[in-house]
Order: sequence, then structure tokens, then C-alpha cells
Amino acid sequence: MQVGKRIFLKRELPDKEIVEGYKDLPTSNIADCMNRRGAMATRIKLMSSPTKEMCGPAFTVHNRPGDNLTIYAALKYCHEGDVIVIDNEGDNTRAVIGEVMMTWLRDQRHVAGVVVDGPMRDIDSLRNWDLPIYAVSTSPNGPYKEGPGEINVPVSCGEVSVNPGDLIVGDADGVVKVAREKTTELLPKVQAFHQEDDRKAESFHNGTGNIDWLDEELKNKDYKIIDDIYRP
Ligand SMILES: O=C([O-])CC(=O)C(=O)O
Ligand SMILES: [Mg+2]
Repeated sequence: MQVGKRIFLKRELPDKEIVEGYKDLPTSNIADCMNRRGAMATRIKLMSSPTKEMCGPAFTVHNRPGDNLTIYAALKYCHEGDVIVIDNEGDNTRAVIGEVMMTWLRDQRHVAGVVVDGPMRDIDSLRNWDLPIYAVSTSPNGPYKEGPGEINVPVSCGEVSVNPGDLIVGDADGVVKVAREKTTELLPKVQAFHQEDDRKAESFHNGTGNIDWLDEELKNKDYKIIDDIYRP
């Protein structure tokens, strides 16, 4: 089989009920429960105006930088609820997707969202869309349609390696990946962490919380508390 032009139609998928369970959990809590890791690079920004979190299994696309023939193949083969994850090999010279393709993904495929590690275009319209769209930047330069490229192979997106079927969650803070085989064991941890985070915020709001642990921690880390002004 010719490596570089493979389109895999099948993926191992996370349990549907488990995916549902992640739907209202903040990406920050998910990353915290993975030892504060798993988030894509900060260059990957939310470009649209969704009212709900993005959450679904990764449908991965590895395209030739600046070329979208393989993304068109993704339009054909992706499924409802997928998050399209596009590895553009760091190219930032041309948009690889825009309003026309996004319209198909939203209205014909009902995907959960799109993450592009590269530029997109037609932002004037797409910025108001409810479909979660993440990208690095915008450019009026359009893509070529030559290939090669691959679908549903491991990709790199925002410095995070993504396997087909990994869980992708995105909110206003950014995008995080949970490896498919870890989704079930991680979910109760994130749910408990989220409850505790809410409880902490409430206790800071009503004054029952405290930061009594801080003095000891600063002392252990050799901070000096200086009762004077700074003089150069
Ligand atoms: O021309 C293209 O291939 C990308 C584009 O702008 C669109 O999808 O609207
Ligand atoms: Mg366009």
C-alpha cells in the first residue's frame, strides 16, 4: 500500500456514553487530571462562537502543507459527531479550509467541530457560527488540491500527537486530547476534580476558604518576605 495516500475508513472509537460524560467538563480540568498535560499549543485558537463545548472522537487528516485535496476526502468520509483534526505540517502561507467546506461539515455531516493546525479563511462569516472551529490564523490565500495526504492515521496537531478515535474536547480555553484507551478511567477523576474546583471557587467567594498552606510553602521554597521598597 502506498504510504502517503492512504484513506482508512475505520477507527477504534471511544464508548459513546463516555464521550457524553465529558461534554460539560472544562478542558482545564481534563488537562489537570492528566498531570497538566494534553492541551494543544496556544496558537490553536477558537475562531467561531459556539454555545456548547466541542467533544467527539478524532477523525484525523494529514494533508500536504497548504493543500486540501485530502480534507475534501474527509468531507466525504467523516461521520456525525466527529472532530476533524487537521495536521498541516506547520504551514502558515495559505488557508486550507473555509466557509464552503465548513457548510458541508456542519449541514451534511453534523460534525462536532474542526481543529486546523494552520490557517483558514472566510472568517467574517465563520466567526459567528455555532460550530466549534479552531485554527491558527486566517489568510486569503487559498489551498492547492494535489495531495498527497492521509486520513485516519496518527497526526500531530498543536504539538500533540492524535490517534484516530482519540477524544478531542475544546472550549474557550483551547483544545485537549484524551487518548481513547484512557477515556473511561479518566472520566470519574475529571468529574470529581470539577466538583472540587467548583467547591473551592464557592468557598473563595463566600470567605469560608483560605490559603493557609501558602506561608509554609513559600518558606520551604526559600522565598524572602521583605518589609521594604524595591531599590535598584
Ligand atoms: O477554496 C477552498 O478550497 C477553501 C475555501 O475557501 C472554502 O471552503 O470556502
Ligand atoms: Mg471560501
